Amino acid sequence: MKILLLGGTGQLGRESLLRAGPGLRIVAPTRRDLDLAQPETIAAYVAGQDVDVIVNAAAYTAVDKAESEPDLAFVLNAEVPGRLAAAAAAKGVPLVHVSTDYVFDGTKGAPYLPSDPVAPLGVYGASKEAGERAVRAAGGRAVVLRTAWVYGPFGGNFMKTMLRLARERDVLCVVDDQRGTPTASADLAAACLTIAARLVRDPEDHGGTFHFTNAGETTWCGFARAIVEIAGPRLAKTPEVVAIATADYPTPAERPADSRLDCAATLARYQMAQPDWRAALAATLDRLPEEVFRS
Ligand SMILES: NC(=O)C1=CN([C@@H]2O[C@H](COP(=O)(O)OP(=O)(O)OC[C@H]3O[C@@H](n4cnc5c(N)ncnc54)[C@H](OP(=O)(O)O)[C@@H]3O)[C@@H](O)[C@H]2O)C=CC1
Ligand SMILES: Cc1cn([C@H]2C[C@H](O)[C@@H](COP(=O)(O)OP(=O)(O)O[C@H]3O[C@@H](C)C(=O)[C@@H](O)[C@H]3O)O2)c(=O)[nH]c1=O
Ligand SMILES: [Mg+2]
Repeated sequence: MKILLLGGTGQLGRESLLRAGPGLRIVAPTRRDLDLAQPETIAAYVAGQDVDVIVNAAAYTAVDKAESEPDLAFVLNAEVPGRLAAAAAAKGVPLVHVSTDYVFDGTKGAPYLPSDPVAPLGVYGASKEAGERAVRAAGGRAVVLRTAWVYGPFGGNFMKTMLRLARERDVLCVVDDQRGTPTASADLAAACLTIAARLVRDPEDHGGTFHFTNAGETTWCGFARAIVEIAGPRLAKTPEVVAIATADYPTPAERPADSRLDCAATLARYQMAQPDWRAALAATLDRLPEEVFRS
């Protein structure tokens, strides 16, 4: 299988590239090869690639910054996926496009099904939601895979922020009223590649909208506590993690209070592994170099 991967330098992209090998060739243009902020160049670039499937792991992911940079967020998260999906459809190759729990407003009070109504609270979520619609409108075979709270060894993420703050501070104050499920980039990469392989193998698979996170649920505070607890002996010092309310941690972008995703349909159809989020966190912490814990 040969994949065209957009966003190969990001968290998901770098994990995906680790899985390349004899049976899995991955072409991953960088920003210098293909600047997605110039989306009019996408069609010709994609047309020139001999690949079986496209995976879009590129995005504008700075949730707060998006509030003051909506134009760029919408180019990368809405226009780019639309153009990629059109280019994929023109070639007759399927697309795996990654989206987010932030398309929901978090008021359902139960895990969201893929068919539940979307209602993004901020610019990032709105731009990703527009991207989902653009992918569907292109009419090709595409899976829109929503995930949440992605972290891993590569790039910036909440786990790494907590490990840095643990080195710098004695007390970490973290919101305990936003519920969801952390997702290890390794498990997400495996899920994306499983779906890509299935779309390539089975032309009758017409895709659709699916959810994938690790199993279980917590809050950002619960996630922070687990990071500190599992990293435990490796940390130079153990900070106290104090639960706070969202009202006490003002941010430019509003986030959903409960964005748990129901992944049952995805697991039934694509049969990927869904490790528990704590086990996935422990496995991820084991991969980190010593300097992340002490400095
Ligand atoms: N991070 C998270 O918590 C979550 C992420 N998602 C979604 O998962 C997907 C993967 O996210 P993640 O791996 O965390 O993203 P990252 O922010 O780690 O990576 C984003 C990627 O997009 C690329 N990119 C951004 N702008 C451009 C540009 N102008 N031209 C070319 N490439 C560009 C980046 O390249 P460069 O390195 O050059 O900047 C990078 O490779 C995204 O669709 C995201 O919305 C969904 C839920 C949670
Ligand atoms: C750093 C920090 C954050 N927080 C809060 C802020 C926020 O409500 C919550 C999460 O913080 P972050 O800003 O790191 O996470 P955020 O950027 O909102 O993460 C999101 O990223 C995008 C790309 C997604 O698609 C989402 O699934 C989700 O992963 O924790 C604290 O309470 N204390 C802290 O010290
Ligand atoms: Mg962030």
